[in-house]
Amino acid sequence: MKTPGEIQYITLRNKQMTMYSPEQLEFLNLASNGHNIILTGQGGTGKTYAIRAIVARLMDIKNVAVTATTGIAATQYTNGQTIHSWCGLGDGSISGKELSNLIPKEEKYLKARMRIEKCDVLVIDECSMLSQKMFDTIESICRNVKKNNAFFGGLQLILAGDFYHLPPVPDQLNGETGKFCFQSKAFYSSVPHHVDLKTVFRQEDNNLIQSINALEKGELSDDTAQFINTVTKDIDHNEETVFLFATNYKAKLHNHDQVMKMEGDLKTYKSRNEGDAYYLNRFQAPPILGLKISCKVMLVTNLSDHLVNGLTGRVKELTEDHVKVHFEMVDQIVTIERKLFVKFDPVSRRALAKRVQFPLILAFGLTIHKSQGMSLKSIIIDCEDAKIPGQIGVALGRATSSEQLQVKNFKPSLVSKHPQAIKNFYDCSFKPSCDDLSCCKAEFISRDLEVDLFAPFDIDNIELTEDEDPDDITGPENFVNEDEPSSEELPEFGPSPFPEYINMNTIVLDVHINSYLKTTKNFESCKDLLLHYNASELQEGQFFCTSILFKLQYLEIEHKSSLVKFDSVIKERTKPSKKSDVGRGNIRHIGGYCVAKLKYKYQKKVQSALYDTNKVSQLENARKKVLFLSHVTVSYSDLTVSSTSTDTLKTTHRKQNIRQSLTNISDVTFEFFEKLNEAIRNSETFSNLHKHGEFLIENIKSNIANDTELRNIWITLFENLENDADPVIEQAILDDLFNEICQKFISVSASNFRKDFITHVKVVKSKAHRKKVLESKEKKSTKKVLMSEIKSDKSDGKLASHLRLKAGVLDNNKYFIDKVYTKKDIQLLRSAYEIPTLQNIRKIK
Ligand SMILES: Nc1ncnc2c1ncn2[C@@H]1O[C@H](COP(=O)(O)OP(=O)(O)OP(=O)(O)O)[C@@H](O)[C@H]1O
Repeated sequence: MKTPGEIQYITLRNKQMTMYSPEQLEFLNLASNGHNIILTGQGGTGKTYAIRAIVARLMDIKNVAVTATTGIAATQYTNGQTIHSWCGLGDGSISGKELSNLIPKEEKYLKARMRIEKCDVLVIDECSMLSQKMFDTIESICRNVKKNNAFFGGLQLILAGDFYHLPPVPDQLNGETGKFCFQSKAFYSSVPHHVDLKTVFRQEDNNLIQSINALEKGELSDDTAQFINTVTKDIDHNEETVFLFATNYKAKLHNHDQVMKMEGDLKTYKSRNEGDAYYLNRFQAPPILGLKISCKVMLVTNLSDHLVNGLTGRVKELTEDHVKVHFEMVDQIVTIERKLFVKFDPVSRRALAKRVQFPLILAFGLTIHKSQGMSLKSIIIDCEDAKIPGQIGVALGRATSSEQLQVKNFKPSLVSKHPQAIKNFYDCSFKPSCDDLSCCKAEFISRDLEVDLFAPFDIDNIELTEDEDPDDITGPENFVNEDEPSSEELPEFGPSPFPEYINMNTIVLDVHINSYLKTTKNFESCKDLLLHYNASELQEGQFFCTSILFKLQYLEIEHKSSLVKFDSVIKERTKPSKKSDVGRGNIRHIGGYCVAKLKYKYQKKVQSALYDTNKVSQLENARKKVLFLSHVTVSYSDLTVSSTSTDTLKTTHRKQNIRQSLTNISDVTFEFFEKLNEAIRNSETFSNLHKHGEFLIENIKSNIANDTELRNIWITLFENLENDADPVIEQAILDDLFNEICQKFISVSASNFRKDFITHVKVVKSKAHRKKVLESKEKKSTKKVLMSEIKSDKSDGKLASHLRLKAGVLDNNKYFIDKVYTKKDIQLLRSAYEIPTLQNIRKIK
């Protein structure tokens, strides 16, 4: 196996060489001379080791704060804490911009203020997860507290991490775009020096080291693929073995199965919840926690500087009010009580969701995100769904040797490249160091740098974004009708089902959604809508939830469209004669969207049924459905190689976010959706609408449900799926999924059909109206001037005022056709306006 040129793989421990690698020494020299510096290097190159060394060296002469972006990374240092708590960033209820003004002044931030004031050196480890916004926030807080106009208020900044590791998490609510810290305008002025460590210490096996390096960078050589092959066989797992997964969903399932297998009584703890389900789903603390004595658990919040998020331990005692856990790393038995978790909206400063639960999760299996920074003696890595660039490399980098390492479900297509920005960072030339430290003392000048500082997100919530709701990504647009883009999925066509099943009084919520909802205009329109549905009056100060408001508005549109009578003038909906790639791409995208949406729904069902003894069969059923739906999805990179209609992938690719393949389906599944679309399209006609009226969509749904040919095509998609389901149960599951997927697809299609129809009706109506207006205008203009009036008009300006009439007379025919003037009248007018007759013209010629 070749060794890449830029890395010197020296196994120092074996050869008993010097204590530090040359790059570690370079770093130590620069840092001890007071320079601001960023230390990078692949996992195991000794970044943490070097940081510990510099902290030990500087501590006697300076005040050093050691922080990290995650709790578990912070535990690697004596007195380490998260950067989040070090600078008082709190619970996210206040935006970063405000905090940078509040922390220097307000009493409640006294501790954070004192920490910053006395700090000379700030160390931030795992800086790949430090976002640009977070970096700017901390910079401005330090500058404001220290009342020093140098970047970071003049303190020495030491960053450590590897940008080929996991990136910052985007968080829409906090305006967090997920950009890296080096993308901040203040970065290169604040951190002018860079040292990249090349010597790997954690592992001694060169093949493993090279594979980690390549996979972290998103590269896959033959050697790496060969190495992965050698670690696919089963290892003997023991108590120490940790299972790593790419998604929360898989980690949770594994943990559930493991604890259920353990001996002893299961104790379940239900959480108390309040607020928006979307945010409740995003809490780390689970809705139901199932524990047994001796099971492995992990803390999901910081309880103190030592008891931090990510710390693992074993359960020692379970009572109604507390759980006792032995945390091996700090060798402490801790009594843990329930804790309140809150998700704030930093703009309105209101709590969006609250959960009371023990701050623990099971830890037989972890997500790769949670494992970042760990050294593990025995690991089994499940690569399924590991689509984030570098993710498999990070997982592999946890292994200390290849003996106790097993890699499952690895596919070359999972190895993907990092964004170009990272390469640019590593290619960038940093400043040379100056003895007088002038290189590190840049002054903060431009106010432009202080852009939009939002509240930071809790980086320990990082995994949440992996199990995304397909609605978080771009939803279905421009479906079926290739000419008319549409953006929203409307409720089912037909009469409003709304008043029957929802008590209107319950939907008038005292919720601030956005400022528009508070306007008088909106208030009045809501009132009208309520009156339309005979619901109670809206009280002053109450506001509609956006979704309800929009639903009512859609229903209103439907109501209006249902009043439009079908008319022979309305032509049939146009059908594209030959399907374009864009049109087919749309069908593929919507098909994939429906699959992803359903998969997400059942993943949530699985998670809510875990540890609930009353929901055992529901859990099994939902698990199977997720498995079946996963079978028809394929990653984008796989499809680009294997698909026979690659042009149809473009639409999905364009509409997805960076986490590709969430909504990509196999070619055979796409064929099924094309057939389904064809069947729907044949029935979704304006004449059928005339025939079935509001029951059209219901009619289509029942026709499709009875379409055995289509159902059989769906079932054949799963022929080669290995699963342990009983054939009868399997048939029932596939039937259920067929019905649900078709219903979803029809709903999306119907919304476009409705829009087509409404647009068409509008066009027809406006054309008819326009015609009428034109006709009446013409009649008015021609009949306005009577012959008798012209004759009696003796004024001088007669010709000027009759210009239009003169023009009309010149265009002779029109006046005969409309019979406004007789032949005699025209002759008279011609002579009055001195227009020669045709005969005269010929004579003159
Ligand atoms: N100069 C050194 N001499 C001996 N051992 C070292 C040296 N540097 C690092 N190590 C050892 O190598 C292992 C990995 O080091 P460390 O955890 O600091 O790497 P890292 O770059 O921080 O890894 P990660 O990115 O995965 O967090 C540790 O066991 C550490 O003690």
